[in-house]
Amino acid sequence: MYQYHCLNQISDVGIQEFSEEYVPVSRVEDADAVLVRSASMHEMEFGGRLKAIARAGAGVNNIPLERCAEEGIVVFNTPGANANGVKELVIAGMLLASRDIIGGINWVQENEEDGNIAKDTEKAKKAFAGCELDGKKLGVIGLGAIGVLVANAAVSLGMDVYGYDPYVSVDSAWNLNRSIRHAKTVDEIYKECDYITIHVPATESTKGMIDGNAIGLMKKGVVLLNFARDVLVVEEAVIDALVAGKIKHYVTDFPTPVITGVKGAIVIPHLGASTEESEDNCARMAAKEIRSYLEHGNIRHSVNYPDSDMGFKGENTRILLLHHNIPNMLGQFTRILAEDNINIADLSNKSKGGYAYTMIDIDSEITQEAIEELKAVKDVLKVRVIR
Ligand SMILES: NC(=O)C1=CN([C@@H]2O[C@H](COP(=O)(O)OP(=O)(O)OC[C@H]3O[C@@H](n4cnc5c(N)ncnc54)[C@H](O)[C@@H]3O)[C@@H](O)[C@H]2O)C=CC1
Ligand SMILES: O=C(O)CCC(=O)C(=O)O
Repeated sequence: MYQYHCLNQISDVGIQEFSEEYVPVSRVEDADAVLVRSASMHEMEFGGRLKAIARAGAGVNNIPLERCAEEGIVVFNTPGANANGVKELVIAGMLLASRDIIGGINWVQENEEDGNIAKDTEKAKKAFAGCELDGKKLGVIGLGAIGVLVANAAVSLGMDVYGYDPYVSVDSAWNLNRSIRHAKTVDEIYKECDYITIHVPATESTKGMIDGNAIGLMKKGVVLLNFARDVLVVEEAVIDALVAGKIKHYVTDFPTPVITGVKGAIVIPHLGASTEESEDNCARMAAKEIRSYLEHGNIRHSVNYPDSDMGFKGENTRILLLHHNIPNMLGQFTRILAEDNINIADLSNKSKGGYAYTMIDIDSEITQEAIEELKAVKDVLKVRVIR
């Protein structure tokens, strides 16, 4: 039996991926796996049972990745599974910033009792006129799953699109529309574009990247869109720029006490991935990742351990070791197994940064003493045996 805990509401489509061997539990401490969306896990204690956390979404800044790695907990996310949902809302955000759709709808609601509303509309509407996206320059910072979709959709809308991503993956590069201009520096985006949208993860190096200096380089009347994370933008600098008319609108998916209610800020309550399709895709992918790891030891889409796949666990016993990425770990494992007269049928050893993952298939049983010896090896963080 495997036990899982959901820290947020997770789509039933994902939960249905679990077989009858999986039971929900109400406490994280009792879980083998946790499914989470945006709930913050930084202050949580995990206990010794937890083996995997699956973030049903992309951003993992709500999870203490390093602490999890040190505790031998593999953290997964679901890359790309909600990208289309976010892309569509970014396009909506650009439209809301270009034409005063919100002001216009509010006017209609305020005048709902007006028996002459059809006639009065024709007089009032000039207050809500705007501009079109066609022909405007859009800068996309971060060309991952979401950035690529936004950039390509904007091309279809007739926009002149610039993309900036110094770490762009080969897949993303292949998927980009050929007409998208390659910005070699982020400053080029700031200086050239009428609309700027950011799609980078929140990390120590990206936090506060849109600050007063960056805004200083932007065109007067620029529209800034943030569907990535609030901390990427220095909100006080944005407010100054909104007041000065330097930024026309700041469209953000992240309400904070600082930005909410500010004139010119269009604040959406984190709805980017809140579509049936995105929620189902993320939940399904997260549940599959957990099953594959718990039942077979395979890791796919982890953000703190290397991906590693030895296929379905067959008749053999599978030993899984999560450890620091340092020399002579394999030597110690194979010595312990050899001393127990165990034959290795298959082996994989993968690393990612400071952490490594070794999977060993053996064609006999392993004694509890040998397991304890493997656990006692310095720099081993967790040992699992799947029989
Ligand atoms: N509003 C919402 O509901 C959602 C928000 N997000 C946020 O959007 C972010 C991006 O999501 P995805 O596109 O799915 O992630 P992704 O991992 O596919 O793409 C991120 C891209 O940013 C690039 N990048 C990293 N640092 C950069 C820098 N300094 N300058 C330029 N590019 C840089 C990477 O090379 C990568 O191509 C997530 O980390 C998350 O914070 C994601 C999904 C839903
Ligand atoms: O689960 C959600 O609604 C949040 C999505 C998100 O921000 C992400 O995937 O990074």
